Amino acid sequence: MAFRSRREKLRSILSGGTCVHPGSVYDAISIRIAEDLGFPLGMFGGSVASLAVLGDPDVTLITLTELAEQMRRMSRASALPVLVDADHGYGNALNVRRTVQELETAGAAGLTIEDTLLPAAFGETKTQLIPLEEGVGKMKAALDGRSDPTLVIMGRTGAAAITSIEDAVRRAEAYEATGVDALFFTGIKSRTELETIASATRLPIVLGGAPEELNGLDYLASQRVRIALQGHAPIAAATQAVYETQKALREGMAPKSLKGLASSELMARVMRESAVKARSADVLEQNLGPNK
Ligand SMILES: O=C([O-])CC(=O)C(=O)O
Ligand SMILES: [Mg+2]
Repeated sequence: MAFRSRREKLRSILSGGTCVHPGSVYDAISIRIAEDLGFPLGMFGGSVASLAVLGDPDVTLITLTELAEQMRRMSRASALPVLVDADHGYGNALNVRRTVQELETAGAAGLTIEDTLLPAAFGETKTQLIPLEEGVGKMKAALDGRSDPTLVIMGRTGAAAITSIEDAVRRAEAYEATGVDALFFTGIKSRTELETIASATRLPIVLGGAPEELNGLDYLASQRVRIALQGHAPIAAATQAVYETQKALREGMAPKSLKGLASSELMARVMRESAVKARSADVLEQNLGPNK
């Protein structure tokens, strides 16, 4: 299967003894940069998917088709394994199954399914969770939707910050029992909370945004955290760079005087220019035949 080795790399991170930071990726360029810099893994957050594809905030307006297509573009551009934030699986448990199928064929190495009630319900100002039983059903549907057994499926909960740490533990135990490959937590605020969760479970742990107190890869690794997210600064950096450049041009600066542009070497690397040109010479110039 074409994407197996990517999935096996993600699996080896999960089964290893260390904790890594993934690169935040959202398009063909950002994934190639993350790959070139040596990140072992890319994280494709729902927030950056919404921003890159729609220019939207993270309010679940993006469709599964749009998410999967963006993943497919990244899979084509790079072999870096990518963990996709598949939100709530784009509907009920049946939709979760479909989501897994689409992201699998789009080349994701792994994906998370969370138990947040999405999109936000009418009249609710605070984030709500679906019942634990429905969450369990979604995890089972996700596992059932996978046809490549190496695709990594993670059960995700934000309960620690929405209900309580006890609820997060209860949900984690229930998701673990479904056979998911790892547990993904957001909203963990302290070492005590992480340790409570780590001692109640046995699967590898992935941490979404974490406070200062939870810094330190060695400490995280000692609590079975194998992947720790660092937010999505690259897309904010890219936005600032585009803003500064367009502003300078709009204010009359000559293109030659612009600061902070990628060098031609970096652009060529990001485009994989030498490989594309070599291929182009192979298949186009030879076709011109003896009269060229
Ligand atoms: O998974 C992540 O990267 C954090 C998250 O939920 C998002 O960015 O949408
Ligand atoms: Mg998200």
